[in-house]
Amino acid sequence: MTIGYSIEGLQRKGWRYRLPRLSSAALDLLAIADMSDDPHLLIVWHSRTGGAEAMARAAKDGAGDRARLLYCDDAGPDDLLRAAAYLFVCPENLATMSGAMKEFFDRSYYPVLGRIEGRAFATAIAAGSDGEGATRQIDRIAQGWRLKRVADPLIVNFAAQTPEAILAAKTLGHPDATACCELGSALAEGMVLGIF
Ligand SMILES: Cc1cc2nc3c(=O)[nH]c(=O)nc-3n(C[C@H](O)[C@H](O)[C@H](O)COP(=O)(O)O)c2cc1C
Repeated sequence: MTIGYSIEGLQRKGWRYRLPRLSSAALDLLAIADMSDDPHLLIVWHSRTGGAEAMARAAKDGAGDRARLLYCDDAGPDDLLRAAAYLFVCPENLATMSGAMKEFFDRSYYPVLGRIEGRAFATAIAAGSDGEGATRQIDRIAQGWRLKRVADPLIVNFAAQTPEAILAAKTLGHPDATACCELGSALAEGMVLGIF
């Protein structure tokens, strides 16, 4: 994927071009603005303290330009319709997926119902100790959409159980980053080869 100018370059020169500093999610949106409608993996993510974001970015690294990475607030029905496969990445909060991620599903569920049946999906959940509740919840939504789970649920346990640990910024360790990267790569590969 190419874009006609370097976003980072423009940001560095922001004072001259009077550009605001762009958030990483805004940069993701700009970077995909010219992406074709070729079959691609859509990675939708939410994160509060950085764990799930790092997981989603590692998965995107594995999938390369066969994937679009979208923050949940920026993703919706049109993005789901354009994609061939999905990876949903978010934290588990209070035994369910995080509220912002749920809002993405609430907003998108009926507009795409019956229109994405049979497409492949997988999940990657950032957890403090569990992660099963969020996984189950997304599975039930995916079942309603008649999606096909093509990879075992990935749960990264950040071992955050005290208020201090839960509120702290998260760092994705090497083995977990590799697992997320391999998941992204496998999903993109399976999609391109038509295995799913
Ligand atoms: C309000 C709240 C509720 C949480 N509830 C759970 C939970 O039910 N199960 C769990 O495993 N972790 C729980 N956690 C811990 C988060 O899942 C964990 O910190 C995760 O790494 C956060 O991901 P993030 O860094 O992408 O925001 C909770 C965290 C918060 C802030």
